[in-house]
Amino acid sequence: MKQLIYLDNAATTKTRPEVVETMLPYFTEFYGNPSSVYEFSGISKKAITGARETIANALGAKSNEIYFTAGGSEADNWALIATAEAYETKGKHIITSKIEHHAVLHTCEYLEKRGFEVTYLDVDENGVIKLEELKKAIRPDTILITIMFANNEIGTIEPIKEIGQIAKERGVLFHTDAVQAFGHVPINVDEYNIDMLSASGHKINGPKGIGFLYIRTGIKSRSFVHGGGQERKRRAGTENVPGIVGFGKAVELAISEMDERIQKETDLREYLMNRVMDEIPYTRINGHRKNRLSNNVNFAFQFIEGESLLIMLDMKGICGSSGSACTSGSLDPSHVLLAIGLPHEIAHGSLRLTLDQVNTREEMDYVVESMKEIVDKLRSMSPLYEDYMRHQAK
Ligand SMILES: Cc1ncc(COP(=O)(O)O)c(C=O)c1O
Ligand code: FES
Repeated sequence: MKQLIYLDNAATTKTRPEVVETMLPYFTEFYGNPSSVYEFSGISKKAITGARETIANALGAKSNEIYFTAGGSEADNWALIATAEAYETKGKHIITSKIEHHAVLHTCEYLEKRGFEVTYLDVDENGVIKLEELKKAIRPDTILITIMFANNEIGTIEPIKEIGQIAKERGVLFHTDAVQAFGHVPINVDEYNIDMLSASGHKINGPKGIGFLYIRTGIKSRSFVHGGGQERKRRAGTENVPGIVGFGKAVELAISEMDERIQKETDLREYLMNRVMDEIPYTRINGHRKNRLSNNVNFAFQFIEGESLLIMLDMKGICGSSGSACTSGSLDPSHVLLAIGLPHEIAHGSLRLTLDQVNTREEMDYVVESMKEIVDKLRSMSPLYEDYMRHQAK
């Protein structure tokens, strides 16, 4: 295969060899069903307990507050639907933001069809929700605030501590989709007053198809997947033992390396951003300039199409994204970029590059040189650019 510079770590990450190694015996040797009674299956059960503890510790939570799911989407669906059902006698109003992942937005739409009312908060030009608007939106029948920890497209980190404080003062439950943030930034559920939190293994160099929902003790929730008594009767289904073990290992690594990784990624990110902003004209940065995930870069190049840019980058072995994984391939501009106020044509010219600590400066240099060449080429073919230049020359 040609060279590969993988800069789409918000879509998914490489499973680390240490993680795979930890998982392997749970396929080949210790394959017992954790619910069985014999000693052999106890090995699987013990492995799950260990991973649960590692994850709980990473959040400052208790082990019995972590419920494994088949990923971030399931955790989001569960948090919203089960809370809505469990608290509908109190009220039928939910607050979220316009820039959530579709796992939250589409679940909100589903609940609207079932008689719930949802307020979608605006964000500012950096993608940050406005706390005053949040306060105004809370009503006596509001049962849940669900705001993502960090945005998957533009990397902006939301004021989670403040949101948690507001939710607590007003007696409303607070769920956060931390799929992009967990393992990347420090999170403590008590300090931030988080009642429920979703996370996913494959965004932190763990396996795909495994995630969890944290549910604070005392919160009413319903079983989301009905069947056997796994996950303390709240989520039926034989546990994905290798996945859980791998997730636990990925969390252990992410937590122990967090400071170092944030530093490495931030250095690379700033280097890449600065070079691009200095060397490619008519470009802007989407998302908060500083208060963003250490590995997220999102550019808008005027006069060009993000999709064409992606295809040409791919020909040079560079993997990026023009929105979130599932919307690229669609012609609609991203709802996140529209929500931060970008006009359609500029939203279409956006490119997301999400790094990993293993990337290097040399790779960033290659990416910048490739981007310069491609953006030049695409602009030279763009009627919009031609028009603009003609006007400038007048
Ligand atoms: C913010 C956010 N929420 C939820 C998800 C869904 O997670 P999963 O792919 O594990 O279902 C993603 C992944 O794209 C995400 O970025
Ligand atoms: S589900 Fe990911 S963008 Fe639609």
